[in-house]
Amino acid sequence: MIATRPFELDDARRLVTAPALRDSKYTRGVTLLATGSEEYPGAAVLSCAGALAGGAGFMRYLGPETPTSLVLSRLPEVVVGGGRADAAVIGSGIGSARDDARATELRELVEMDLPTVVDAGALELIADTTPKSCILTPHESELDKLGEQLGLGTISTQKSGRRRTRTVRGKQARSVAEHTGQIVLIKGAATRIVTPGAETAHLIEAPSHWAATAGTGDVLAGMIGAFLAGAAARSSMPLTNEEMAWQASLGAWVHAWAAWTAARRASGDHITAEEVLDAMSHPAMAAGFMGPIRASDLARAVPTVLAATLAEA
Ligand SMILES: NC(=O)C1=CN([C@@H]2O[C@H](COP(=O)(O)OP(=O)(O)OC[C@H]3O[C@@H](n4cnc5c(N)ncnc54)[C@H](O)[C@@H]3O)[C@@H](O)[C@H]2O)[C@@H](O)CC1
Ligand SMILES: Nc1ncnc2c1ncn2[C@@H]1O[C@H](COP(=O)(O)OP(=O)(O)O)[C@@H](O)[C@H]1O
Repeated sequence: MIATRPFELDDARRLVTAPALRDSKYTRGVTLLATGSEEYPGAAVLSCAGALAGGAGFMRYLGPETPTSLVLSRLPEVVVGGGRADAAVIGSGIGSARDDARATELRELVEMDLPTVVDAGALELIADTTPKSCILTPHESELDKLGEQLGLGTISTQKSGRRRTRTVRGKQARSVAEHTGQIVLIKGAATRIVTPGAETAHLIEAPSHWAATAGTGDVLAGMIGAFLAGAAARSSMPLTNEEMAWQASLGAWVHAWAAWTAARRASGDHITAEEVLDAMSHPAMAAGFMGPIRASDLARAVPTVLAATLAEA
């Protein structure tokens, strides 16, 4: 079993920042998103919505025609085209990055000293590039595929119990992190963030399971990108692996509570930031009527979670 440390409200309070008097859209961080495709244009909107909800100062979107016009029509705050950035998000809504028209840019981003969230179809670039400053965000099936591509083998969890499966996944994420030298965030009801060289992984146990719906991973990738861009823009030095892992963990924690908040709202209740703070302070008691959510509901609930976190920071 790999050692884990739960990520908690106090950790989030230490990391979440509000804009200050001298801030501008640029000092709050520029996030570049190369996500979505003709096949999955919706994922472009969801990843941009995640970045916006996370408080991105400035967002650039790089992609083909259909997702570009969808992003512009849904989120006019996003600026179209590449350019200077403090962090990037690549791969969400891309089937295969190798076959994508952006393949060269995507490879460059993976190998650049720029904090980059590598999701979905971009994970296949890891085995044949020299990745640098990346946070890999696979779900279980993508972690299996990545392990196989890296020659680390696959694992069969078909006959394993839940706890055993978690242990095996943790070990598998650890071996990918050590092999690649990159941070691995393995998604699920329990999300773990494994940093190469660090003994302890961060653990986020979701307070509800309503996030298990299509597109929520795209929202997560965009939000972590915005958090990374903010942290990088605030720092005079390149972010360390440890600092990047904290931002990834913050993203997973905010995401899990945003799903909870959105599911509570689905009951018809108006949930205030104060009530969200109450639930986050006593997670074991977080209950109430809940109902199904869409990924975009989750993104819309993110600012409330951030406001609740900032309340007593
Ligand atoms: N609205 C959109 O445009 C959406 C686009 N999406 C994009 O669709 C592409 C394909 O995503 P998939 O994740 O379905 O593709 P995969 O090709 O990774 O999934 C293939 C198989 O993996 C297994 N699997 C999928 N999710 C899993 C999970 N969370 N845990 C364990 N096993 C799992 C299932 O058996 C599935 O049939 C990605 O680029 C993704 O970003 C999805 O995010 C859904 C929403
Ligand atoms: N049972 C669950 N309970 C809580 N959260 C879950 C559960 N299943 C999935 N999630 C979360 O939902 C998101 C799903 O992401 P992903 O699998 O990439 O889906 P998609 O590709 O459709 O966006 C992740 O953040 C994951 O942690």
